[in-house]
Amino acid sequence: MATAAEQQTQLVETSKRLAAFQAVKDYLKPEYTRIGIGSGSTVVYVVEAIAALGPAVTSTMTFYPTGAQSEELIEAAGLRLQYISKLPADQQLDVAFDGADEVDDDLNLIKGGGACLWQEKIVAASARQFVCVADFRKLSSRLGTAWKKGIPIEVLPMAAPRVLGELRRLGSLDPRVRPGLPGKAGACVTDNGLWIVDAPFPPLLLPGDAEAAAAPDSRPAGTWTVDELADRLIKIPGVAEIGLFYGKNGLQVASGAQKPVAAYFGMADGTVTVKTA
Ligand SMILES: O=C[C@H](O)[C@H](O)[C@H](O)COP(=O)(O)O
Repeated sequence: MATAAEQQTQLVETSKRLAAFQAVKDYLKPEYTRIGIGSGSTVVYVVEAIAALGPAVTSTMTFYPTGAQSEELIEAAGLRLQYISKLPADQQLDVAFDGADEVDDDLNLIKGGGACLWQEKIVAASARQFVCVADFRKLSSRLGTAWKKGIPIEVLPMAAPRVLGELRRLGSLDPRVRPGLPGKAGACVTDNGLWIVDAPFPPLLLPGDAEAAAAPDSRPAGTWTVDELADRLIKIPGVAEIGLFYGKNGLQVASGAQKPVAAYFGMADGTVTVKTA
């Protein structure tokens, strides 16, 4: 007899798989040749769904990873691997699939809960269409509502103390350098050899929110719209990239938009909810 915790885990995994298979069905066209594959536990099901299409569909496709985990996933599934560094500057991926830690009403994302965000952002911004795949726990109206661990920020280790100070000044509540795996001394090290700082903020406003009409300085400390905060964080010296995927529209164009054109959520009742830009 499964415990309640085991049943919840099973429900979440089933939901991720449902979302992944639906997203692949809707967005992976047989004529596509370049596909981005993101990181995390949900993307495992994306690769499963793609591999299930068989070589008749996938043999003409090349898959671009966002880090060591997705590189292994692509290879283990027998799919053709190529690096984003080999993508000519004047070309784009046809589509990129990736997970998220939280998705708001405007399809802004928090990513990096598994310490992957920089390469993910590059791959997402290299795609004509970026599709987010998640489970019901990630569906939220405002970022920072369900995901309380903070915004993941990839930093140069020598700059970490200064970055933490800047984050406190911006109103982050107890930002911290993420520790490594239990039993491993030291900080969590990313695929890029950098550290992750997790910076909790109050839920991030969207432009239409009443509080957003007031000037940032006149709001309670740490109360920002997604765009305002992202623009501040990325300018802190020592910050390499931030786990906010945001922007003013959902269209993936050569300008490097980061928001998905669609987000798929596997729901607890066995359905899939789709939010589009
Ligand atoms: O750092 C990890 C990535 O941003 C993941 O895509 C994100 O954390 C979601 O991961 P999961 O699908 O495991 O919840």
